[in-house]
Amino acid sequence: MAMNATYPSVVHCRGLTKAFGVGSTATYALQGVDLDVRVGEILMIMGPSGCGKTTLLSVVSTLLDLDAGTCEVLGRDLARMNQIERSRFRCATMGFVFQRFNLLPGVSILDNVTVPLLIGGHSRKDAESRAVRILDELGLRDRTSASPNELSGGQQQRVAIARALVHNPKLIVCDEPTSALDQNTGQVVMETLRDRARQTDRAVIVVTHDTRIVNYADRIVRMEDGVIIGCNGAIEAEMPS
Ligand SMILES: Nc1ncnc2c1ncn2[C@@H]1O[C@H](COP(=O)(O)OP(=O)(O)OP(=O)(O)O)[C@@H](O)[C@H]1O
Repeated sequence: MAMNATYPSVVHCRGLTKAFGVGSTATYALQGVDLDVRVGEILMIMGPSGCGKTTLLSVVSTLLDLDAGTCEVLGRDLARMNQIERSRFRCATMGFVFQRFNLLPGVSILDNVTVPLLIGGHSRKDAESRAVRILDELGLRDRTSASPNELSGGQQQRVAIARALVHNPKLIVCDEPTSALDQNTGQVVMETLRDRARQTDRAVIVVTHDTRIVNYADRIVRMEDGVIIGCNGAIEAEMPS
């Protein structure tokens, strides 16, 4: 695990609740979730379809507002930020990897990967040189001018990972990152994510149904019906009470 972190947990949530809709038709997606994501770890969130995994990920990553409870990310209380501050915070500190790679069609791989840097105010020259470096690291140096539809699914996911990591985010948030990938490509993806999690002040959250990758988890949190029903892993004893 990485040491000398400036905060005890990358994510610290207590009593998170989130409902969609109101009254008799409301869906209570989160019903009092306590969650800590510790510096240096890959935390996996598993559970049946509809139990609230993606909603939890979306609240933690500021894509959805919470209804009640508290959520601190990298020592910042999300409730104390307005929408613009949350959006800036998200762009500066988080990287996202989804099952659907969500690459921009019709533009080159290089241009896809420079997007977070250009949004963050980097010059095009700097953005391109950083993008080339990470594409090289992920074995895609010779595909920089290809467009996404010229790549295999595994290559597209590696581009998505390059885009998620290129601005060196402290929190990497992944929703089913390997379920569309074969076993070997899934392992490459998880090894890349594990390398990042081990860097100073970093952590990775992975929502997954993919049992092929559970050996990459430092801890696995299990959800059911909008609550966390258990956790296993090396630091189980440190789960919130
Ligand atoms: N935007 C929305 N509007 C209404 N209901 C929603 C919305 N998003 C999620 N829900 C509901 O909230 C509950 C939790 O959904 P969520 O997507 O978080 O579950 P999940 O565990 O990620 O499921 P899956 O494994 O199938 O992706 C479900 O009942 C879902 O139908």
